[in-house]
Amino acid sequence: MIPKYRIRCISGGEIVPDITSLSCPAGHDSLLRTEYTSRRLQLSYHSGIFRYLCWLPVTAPLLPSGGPVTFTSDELSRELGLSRLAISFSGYSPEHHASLTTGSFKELEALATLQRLWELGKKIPVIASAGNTGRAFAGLSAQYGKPVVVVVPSSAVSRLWTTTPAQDVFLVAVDGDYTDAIAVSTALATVPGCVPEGGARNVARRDGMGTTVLDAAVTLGRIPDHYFQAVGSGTGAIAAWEAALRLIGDGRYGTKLPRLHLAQNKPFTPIVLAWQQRRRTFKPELDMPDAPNAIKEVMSPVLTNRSPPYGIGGGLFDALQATEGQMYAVSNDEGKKGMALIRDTLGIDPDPAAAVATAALVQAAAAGTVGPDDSILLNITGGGYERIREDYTLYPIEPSVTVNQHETGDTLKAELSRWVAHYG
Ligand SMILES: Cc1ncc(COP(=O)(O)O)c(C=O)c1O
Repeated sequence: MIPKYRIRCISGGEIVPDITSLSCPAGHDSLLRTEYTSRRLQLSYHSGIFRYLCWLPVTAPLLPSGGPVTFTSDELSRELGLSRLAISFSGYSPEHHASLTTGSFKELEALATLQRLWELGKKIPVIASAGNTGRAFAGLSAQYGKPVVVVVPSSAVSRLWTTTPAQDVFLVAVDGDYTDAIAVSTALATVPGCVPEGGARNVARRDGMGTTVLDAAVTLGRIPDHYFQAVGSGTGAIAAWEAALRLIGDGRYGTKLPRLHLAQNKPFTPIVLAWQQRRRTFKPELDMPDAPNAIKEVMSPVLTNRSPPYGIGGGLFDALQATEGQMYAVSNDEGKKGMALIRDTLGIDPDPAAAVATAALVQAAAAGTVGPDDSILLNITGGGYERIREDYTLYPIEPSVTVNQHETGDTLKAELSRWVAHYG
């Protein structure tokens, strides 16, 4: 039987035989990419992201599942003077048929990732998160009864809750920042039975997030000219580029890549600064001076990744280059105005990251970087939290263990091993 997909190293171009690989066995510093046998996007009868099952690296859907929704808003279009503005929303808003009860587009990646790991041997993923990703995995764990290990900075614990009680989440709180949480998660992923979730290197994560662009293209009948999103790691933006490449290969949605317009939150804007000089590598002293304090000042902490997949082959630099992309630095004041704009025009409380993306669109419209009649997709990557609170009881997740930032040692691993043993 012809396999549904293969994995290819983007930099080297070779097929990677082991589809569970997260990096190139030939040693290229590159992301791997799925290559689907079906060049045509065939819509399935499933709902949510599994409508796009054809271009997801899984054989079966995880149901019921939510997905992104694409819609237009006369009010928002009028406010911005953009006649062909569409919104991709990944969050919760029954009026917009948006049912992601973990509140962000991280649920899209979590759905595809959990299903894939389950199909490939029921390994338990270890996820480092600044909050939203951890909540997405914890929420799905609670919904489907699949175990997950989540590692977050202690300051993010309050962002972890579920709408059904979570029985199968091993939550590690790290007294440090997101980078420290990543270090702890790397150590924990070596515990037998566990695997690193892989971040941007995980093809299921990227293809799950890419459904935002698939849904938009199917709804609008074409690939948009411009794509706006706020980025921390940039994984969602890389996914948008890859989804557009597949749509071009399909042939029915257009032949041009959307231009990526990506935003970060001042004063922490390393990708903006590196891209302005068209540098593939970061210079920490120029791009992230005084990072710990800069990170404390932003309104959207999920946008503060210090080691995003930027220079790696097939990463964000390549995505920006291929799409003639543009980066935007957005202040908290602009972000707050973006938040009010979305709330007033769509009736949704956006995630602060989505407010930052909106502010970038406001900048672009004012500067004439986008034309009034261009086809534009604004990715509102999260929101609807107030409505989730109204419609559901929220269950906070208590840390199974709290560790200091340098803890990667045997005691913690032994504790995790005992927990993993339950799942046999
Ligand atoms: C709501 C929301 N929007 C945007 C982003 C940025 O996504 P990425 O890290 O894929 O660039 C995040 C990251 O956590 C997020 O939670």
